[in-house]
Amino acid sequence: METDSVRVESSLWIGNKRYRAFLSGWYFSWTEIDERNREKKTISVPVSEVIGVKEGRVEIQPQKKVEDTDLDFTLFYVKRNSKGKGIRVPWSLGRTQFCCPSRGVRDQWITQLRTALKTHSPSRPHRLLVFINPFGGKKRGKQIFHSLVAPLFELAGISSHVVVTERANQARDYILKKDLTGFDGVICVGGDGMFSELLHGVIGRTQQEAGVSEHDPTVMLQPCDLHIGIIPAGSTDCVCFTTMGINDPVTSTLHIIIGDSQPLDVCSVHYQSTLVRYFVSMVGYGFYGDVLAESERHRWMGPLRYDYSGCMVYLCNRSYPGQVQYLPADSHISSPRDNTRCLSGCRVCSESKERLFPHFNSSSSLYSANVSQYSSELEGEWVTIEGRFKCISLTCMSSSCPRSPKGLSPSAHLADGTADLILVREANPLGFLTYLHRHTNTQDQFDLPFVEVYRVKAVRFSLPPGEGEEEEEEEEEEEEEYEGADREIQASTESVLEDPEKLCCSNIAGHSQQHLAERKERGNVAMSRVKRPGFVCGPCCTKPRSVSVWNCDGEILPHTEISCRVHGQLVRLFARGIEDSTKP
Ligand SMILES: CCCCCCCCCCCCC/C=C/[C@@H](O)[C@H](COP(=O)(O)O)NC(=O)CCCCC
Ligand SMILES: Nc1ncnc2c1ncn2[C@@H]1O[C@H](COP(=O)(O)OP(=O)(O)O)[C@@H](O)[C@H]1O
Ligand SMILES: [Ca+2]
Repeated sequence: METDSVRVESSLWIGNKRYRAFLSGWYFSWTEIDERNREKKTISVPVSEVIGVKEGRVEIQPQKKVEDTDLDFTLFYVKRNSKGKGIRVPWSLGRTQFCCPSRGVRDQWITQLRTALKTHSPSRPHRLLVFINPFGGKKRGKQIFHSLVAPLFELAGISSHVVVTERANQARDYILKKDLTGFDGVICVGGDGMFSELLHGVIGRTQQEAGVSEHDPTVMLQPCDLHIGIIPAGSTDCVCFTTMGINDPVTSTLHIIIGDSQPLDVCSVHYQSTLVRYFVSMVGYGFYGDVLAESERHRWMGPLRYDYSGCMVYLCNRSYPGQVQYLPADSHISSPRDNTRCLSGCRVCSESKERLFPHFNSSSSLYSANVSQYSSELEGEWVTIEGRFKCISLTCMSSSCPRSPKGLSPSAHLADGTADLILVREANPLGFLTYLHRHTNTQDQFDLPFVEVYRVKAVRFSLPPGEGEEEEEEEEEEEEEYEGADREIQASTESVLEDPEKLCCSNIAGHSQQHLAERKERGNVAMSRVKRPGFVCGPCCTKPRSVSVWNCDGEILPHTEISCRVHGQLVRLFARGIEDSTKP
């Protein structure tokens, strides 16, 4: 075996074929040598994509040694499958068993490969906190984790502390309150709702520790160091699909193991001077709000509830009046109609860092919070648009999912500090169907006369006078008036909780057991709002409605007149964006 500081080389055998193996710089390669000493095919694996090196001939599931000698070692690495459809192919675990000419050579290979792994892959996680939602999607979260994810973590030497959630918001509260010392990241096994819990936990905790107020929409939030990983086991799994290009638990696990790091824009939603929620994917009013409200009544259908509710809401053919104001982003940098796609290593996103963090001190890796407490990103002139809309959506990223592989805004960027505002004005049902259908094919959904799209940094929404939430301001005065109604609703809530079959729009429409329980927990004021005129309920209801609800990454917001602001690159995921498999 030859070794110097930059190169390790020796002959190795795979089965009965001889190979020349090299470890040089960032790559480990092996080239087949035929009987006449001619070089044949070479396989090359980046050291950063090596998952583990084990003594002997090791199988992965169950991880056991098969008959071997002390001349063998097994290399596990990321393997790109060629059978995938579309732009992204899934990753799987590659495994090659090598036989060495002597035990000494075998030990040297193992040592050199493990050292290279430490040197070239310093940001790998060692200890992870994992939250499993046992009820997400098709309720396969626990099985997915134990059969597909845990064996790979074990192989890579990652230890994990697993929490199977027993209630909504348990994961968020855990991250906000418990000691997280020693954890290199938090992982959710579930859908977009579960991801959102981790997002709120991680952002909230980071701001608490930095002493930053989350409620002030003008403040520069502290970027979060704790990485989030997503193992898809939900219904839409939009965040996973948009940041990976595929919903595949093994692919996600391998990205986590190798410590990939993808910055992500986050939008904060405020009502007056209070933070309501954060989102990364979509806040949608009108169609998307109505679909979510309707779908909550059909949770028992699993992921199919969205298809069913989508049809029902489409048939209702509603549109809503409102005023939208937005702060445009710099149109010289990018545009939602420039036909680009944000792929792994995206130039627009990487060039945005300097603009987003002008006070970032790269030598100390610190953000000087004192200097940049208020964001210069909110400078500029607001634009106002009024009208009736079928739907209004704001998305920080393309928001693609298996239902819509290009997403809500195909050219949106993951980490450029902007979001795309999509306004779909009142249209005839066929026109709106065309718009929706174009999400599922290659046609341009923005090339329709009733659709507008803007790249923005902030958005405000208000209702026409008379429909507004001025009623909400009077709420406290009216509270007494509603108390009677609240008692009535509370009684019906309790009966619904006992028997979900009773959940119908004439009771409290559009609210799952979980939402009902949460509302109950929050108190009567919020409950009374449910019965107000204008609240969206199921399509079986015949009352005309002029106010919809906001769907915020799969949660119904408790307010209508909201303002939103993009916080560029606020969190980091164990991901690398969508790999373009059409490139070699
Ligand atoms: C005629 C064909 C119509 C197809 C319409 C396709 C439009 C798809 C756009 C999808 C955007 C998805 C944005 C993400 C939303 C999720 O956060 C949210 C919650 O997901 P989960 O926690 O996994 O349940 N999902 C939705 O709100 C579903 C929207 C479905 C709209 C039809
Ligand atoms: N043990 C639990 N019981 C009830 N709800 C839960 C539990 N764990 C998480 N949740 C909540 O369930 C909601 C949906 O979960 P998610 O994993 O996104 O699945 P789906 O994609 O099917 O909606 C999330 O908003 C989350 O807060
Ligand atoms: Ca963005």
